Amino acid sequence: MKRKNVSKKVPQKNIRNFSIIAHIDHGKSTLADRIIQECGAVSDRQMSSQVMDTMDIEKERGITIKAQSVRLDYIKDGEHYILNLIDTPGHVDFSYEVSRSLASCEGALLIVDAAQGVEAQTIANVYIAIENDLELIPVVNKIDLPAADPDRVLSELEEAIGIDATEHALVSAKTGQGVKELIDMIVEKIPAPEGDESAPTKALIYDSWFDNYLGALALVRVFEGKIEKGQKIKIMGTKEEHQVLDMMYPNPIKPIKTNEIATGEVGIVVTGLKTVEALQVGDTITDAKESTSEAIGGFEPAKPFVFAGIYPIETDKFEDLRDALNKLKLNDSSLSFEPESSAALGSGFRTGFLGMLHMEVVKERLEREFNLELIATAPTVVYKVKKTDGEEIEIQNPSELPEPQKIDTIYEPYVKATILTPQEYVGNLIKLLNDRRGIQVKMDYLNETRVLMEYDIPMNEIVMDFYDKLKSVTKGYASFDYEPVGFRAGDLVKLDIRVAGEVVDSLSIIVPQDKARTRGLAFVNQLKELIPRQLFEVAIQASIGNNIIARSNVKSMGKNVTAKCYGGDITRKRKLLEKQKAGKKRMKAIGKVQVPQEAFMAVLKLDS
Ligand SMILES: Nc1nc2c(ncn2[C@@H]2O[C@H](COP(=O)(O)OP(=O)(O)OP(=O)(O)O)[C@@H](O)[C@H]2O)c(=O)[nH]1
Repeated sequence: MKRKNVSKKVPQKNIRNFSIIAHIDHGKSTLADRIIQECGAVSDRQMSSQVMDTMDIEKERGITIKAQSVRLDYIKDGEHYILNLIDTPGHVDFSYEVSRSLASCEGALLIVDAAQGVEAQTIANVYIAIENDLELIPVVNKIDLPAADPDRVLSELEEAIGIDATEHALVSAKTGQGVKELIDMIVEKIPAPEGDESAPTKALIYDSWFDNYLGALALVRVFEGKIEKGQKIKIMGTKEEHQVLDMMYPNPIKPIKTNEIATGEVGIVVTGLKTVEALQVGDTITDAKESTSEAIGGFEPAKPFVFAGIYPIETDKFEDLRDALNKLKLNDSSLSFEPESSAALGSGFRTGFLGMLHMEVVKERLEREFNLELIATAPTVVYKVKKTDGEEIEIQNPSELPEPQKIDTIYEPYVKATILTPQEYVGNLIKLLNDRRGIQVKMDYLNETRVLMEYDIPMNEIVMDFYDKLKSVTKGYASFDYEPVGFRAGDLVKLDIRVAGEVVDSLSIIVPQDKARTRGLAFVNQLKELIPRQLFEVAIQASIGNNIIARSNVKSMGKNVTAKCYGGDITRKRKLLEKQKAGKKRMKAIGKVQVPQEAFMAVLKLDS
């Protein structure tokens, strides 16, 4: 019944653009599904669980990587409304995309789990929503749970964030309780878009992706004027001009074609371009002839924060790796890569990522979708170096660091970390944060049992297994989020690792001067465990310049591994050889020494 209204135009005053913001697992996808269902955009049969998450990897990991949106029809008191539910990525790596999605809305549902209460990501997202002047509707979800305590959650919202939670919704996305009332509240409370319909086109690209049939697509929110089929548009950041081949409204089942996207609306623009690079998130679309005077603020081209070397295990797969990276780049303008060669690992690519999760996802896709076997070096942040001759350079690979005597100052990126924890773990957390060079900015009790901590901390300390450590010292109860806050000077040195006397360039790391010795020792001890015994003794050393600061040995194996089978059982012998072969798969020969993939990541597991 309700479906027949789909894609019908409504006046601007009947449009509502909103997002859902929540800490991970507080029920964002489940609630989105419920709202979609309540609006009748999908039948129960079509309602596969979580229609909003599309990519396989997302489903497996249960996270939303690419923002999706849906346009829904809703009738209230005989009036036809269009609700555009704008999905936001749920991970800090994608915080810029979150900010652009929120910039496309007038309001947001702030979901908090009724049993768990406010968490770190809730707070971080609310700050972005407030910066974008959004009308927030506090929504306490999972009220069906026996442990639900909505009053406590509402008072935490007022305490932690200082928002007025008097008007709020209590829902269960699982049972559907309260969802209809919530949709009515969206219509009543969230303002309609305001924008001059007769002004020149002004639209924000808040997501873009590549479709094999249609080419590059941009998901846009029109702020002024309209976009029409056939229109010649200009992308203000790149100044490129393109033609609009087609347009669609996003729909959970199948996009719906339209000839125009009007002021206040959200839609998909088809350009036929071969890559998404020209349609960067945050850029503004206007008319090629009659341009708007000012672009929508806040555009920042995607900027990688974390770099790692990615190398094929088989050296002849270098070109395959390049092709695969190029293919991923079609859909991911935040991915950057440049060829690099390492004495130890051969030819590969220095690859830039938005964060650790982005890196894992890219590596997994390269291996899974392109059948490549890869070695990745430990991730590193970007350093800025002021040299003694006054030149300033950026370092994306520790091995590029100039000699110590040529360095005036090294600057490293810091983040503001927000942590929410039950108070019994505060002691453990303070120790962990101090070990990681954190500087306390704030520590507030939200109530008798929970504490909000804010620290400035070098980003380098976070890419090193920080999240796992945080979870382990708080038995999984603390939540954590972060945002970059710029560069600060650090007392840092480059630590080199020598295997059998040779510096292995791809194992070099940058560490704080006063921790170089303990980290060096921990690193060589780890490597000693990871590098299998060879036919000869192998020395593993850590050094700063020519100064050896730690050393360990991998003892020689002396004899062939099959020798212990006493030549008796042939199948057993073969099995052992096969096992050995499989074990070798992920090895890289450094000189005469076989080094496994784990060694290149070992640095991530160093204590202190
Ligand atoms: N009991 C109960 N469980 C719920 C409710 N809403 C969601 N859940 C469950 O909570 C878990 C997390 O829900 P999701 O919708 O995946 O959470 P999310 O916030 O989208 O998570 P991410 O997409 O991973 O950020 C799932 O197991 C849901 O089934 C609810 O109202 N009641």
